[in-house]
Amino acid sequence: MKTHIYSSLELPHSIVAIGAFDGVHRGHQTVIRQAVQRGRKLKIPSVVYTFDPPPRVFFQGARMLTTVDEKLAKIKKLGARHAVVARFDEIYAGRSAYEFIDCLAKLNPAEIMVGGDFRFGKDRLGDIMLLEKYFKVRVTKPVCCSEGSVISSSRIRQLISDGEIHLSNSLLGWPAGK
Ligand SMILES: Cc1cc2nc3c(=O)[nH]c(=O)nc-3n(C[C@H](O)[C@H](O)[C@H](O)COP(=O)(O)O)c2cc1C
Ligand SMILES: Nc1ncnc2c1ncn2[C@@H]1O[C@H](COP(=O)(O)OP(=O)(O)OP(=O)(O)O)[C@@H](O)[C@H]1O
Repeated sequence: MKTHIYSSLELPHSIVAIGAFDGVHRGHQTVIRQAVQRGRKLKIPSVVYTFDPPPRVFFQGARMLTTVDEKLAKIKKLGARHAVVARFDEIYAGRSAYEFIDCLAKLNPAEIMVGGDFRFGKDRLGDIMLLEKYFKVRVTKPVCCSEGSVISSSRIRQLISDGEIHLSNSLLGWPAGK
């Protein structure tokens, strides 16, 4: 099924997964798949809400693992109905947590899927406890690699700069070139 891409979106109901999702690694895939599966079960459109560039790239100059087009192609493969790509710039980053909640409310989310460390809004002041005051939030358990440490885009960036390509690809969890 086609994934529709927007810079902003309003829906009568939705299941939303939120995150930078740089690399769309195995942890991200779990968060997004849960949204897609819940959406299919409840017959509600799934929405992946993401940012371009990833905030960590914008603020810290981190190496970007996937271009926005590569990220969207992966999100499409995971079966999301819609993707919202917010352009992450100085003005956007200055929006408060409450402004972001207003923006999410336009999607009328029945459920929101995030990982446990999700933060949002200016100076990262919004957290899951705040989000839960407004929406039903499902927190995905941390997805770990076989040695037991949590998979993250930062860890994959470090592995790539250390030349550990085999391990970084295994944490990304996509066949090479896909
Ligand atoms: C409206 C908005 C404003 C943000 N402002 C900041 C900020 O001032 N500083 C910062 O480090 N991150 C900021 N972020 C990025 C978040 O910390 C976080 O990276 C983003 O919500 C994606 O979550 P994730 O990193 O768990 O994928 C902002 C995010 C949003 C949605
Ligand atoms: N290993 C993981 N297991 C479960 N959820 C995860 C995992 N990694 C990230 N998430 C969740 O996926 C969403 C996107 O996360 P984000 O893009 O910040 O990933 P990250 O790998 O932690 O990135 P970075 O290392 O750059 O901070 C967030 O809701 C986050 O909490």
